[in-house]
Amino acid sequence: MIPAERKRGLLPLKMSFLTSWAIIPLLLGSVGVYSLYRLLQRLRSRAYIQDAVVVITGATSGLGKECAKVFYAAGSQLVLCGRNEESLEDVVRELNRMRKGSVKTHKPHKVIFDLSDVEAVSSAAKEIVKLVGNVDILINNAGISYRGTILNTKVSVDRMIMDINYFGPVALTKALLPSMIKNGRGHIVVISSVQGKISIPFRSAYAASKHATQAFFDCLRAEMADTDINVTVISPGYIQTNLSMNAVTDDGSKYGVTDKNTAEGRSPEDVAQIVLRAVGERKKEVLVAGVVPTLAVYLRTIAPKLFFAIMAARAKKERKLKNA
Ligand SMILES: NC(=O)C1=CN([C@@H]2O[C@H](COP(=O)(O)OP(=O)(O)OC[C@H]3O[C@@H](n4cnc5c(N)ncnc54)[C@H](OP(=O)(O)O)[C@@H]3O)[C@@H](O)[C@H]2O)C=CC1
Ligand SMILES: CCCCCCCCCCCCCCCC(=O)OCC(=O)COP(=O)(O)O
Repeated sequence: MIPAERKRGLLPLKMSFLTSWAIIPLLLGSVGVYSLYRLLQRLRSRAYIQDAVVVITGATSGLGKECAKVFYAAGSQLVLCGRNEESLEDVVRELNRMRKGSVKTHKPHKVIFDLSDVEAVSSAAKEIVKLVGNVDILINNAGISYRGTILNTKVSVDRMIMDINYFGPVALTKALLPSMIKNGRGHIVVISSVQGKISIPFRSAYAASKHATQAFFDCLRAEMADTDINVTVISPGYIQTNLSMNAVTDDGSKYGVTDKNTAEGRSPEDVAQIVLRAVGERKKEVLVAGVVPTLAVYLRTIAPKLFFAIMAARAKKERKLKNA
């Protein structure tokens, strides 16, 4: 005879045994469905990028050069943009030396212009359309950084940073957008920064240009919502490039130092792969940052007073270090 209490306990015991076994095919099924979903997503991404006409600004170094490599290897038809023909030719030579995989690659084009010259941007856009017809993907990558105090920085320096980082990409986007709309599809990508979301001391001009970039391209995404034009904003943290070396200071002279944060940043190869994936998956925005900068971005919205206090302490500490 089984006592009544045991009888009562037996049913849930039996059920939990059964459900634990039933969960295995359920789990396997979910893993299978997810793997199939990922495979389809990868195939769709590959088809989107292969043979696509991709324009990359700032292709001579750093992230732009690495983007050129990953899109080239993925079979895109590249238009490499830069200020210096010889540096662009070096990149083309590097692409030619790359080991060819199974994907058919295309001979890249070069277009030389300075992004801070609006007239030059407009003629460059015409040259691009003449060379390749429709542009499928525009990667606004070129940019310059800055170090200085607001008090000592000449307005001409603020303007120069805005011209290169903001008005340049805006002008190029506006020049290529009509042909994308006419063609019925297109993709505008912009490399912003964590500093497009939070401002840190002694980066006023740079952070302002990246905040403006974020705002402009968010508006563009909304305005293009009823078309087949995608907009992707990538906001990276520190990357190991020449950005700090090439940064300008408050009087417009070159900073010329590779900062510790830059040297310890992510590799540009890794970030270029993230850009490729984000474009393939038509992501709207991607924050490419570690835990602390990511927390800082959220803190700015959730607890602004605390964020401002941390930034004030940071400014004080940096000023002290400089004066020591
Ligand atoms: N490195 C980092 O820590 C981070 C970088 N970013 C962003 O990534 C992007 C790429 O920078 P990164 O690769 O790091 O830095 P680099 O200095 O290595 O590359 C900058 C590129 O921009 C080009 N460029 C600069 N000024 C102009 C101009 N007036 N007209 C045309 N092209 C110009 C440079 O060309 P040239 O060779 O002629 O100088 C170069 O190709 C920038 O937008 C930057 O803000 C964002 C977050 C972090
Ligand atoms: C509760 C815990 C909260 C922790 C938040 C603490 C906030 C700490 C501040 C973090 C600041 C991160 C700044 C990141 C800046 C950055 O990654 O910029 C990328 C660039 O564009 C680099 O350009 P630069 O010229 O500045 O080298």
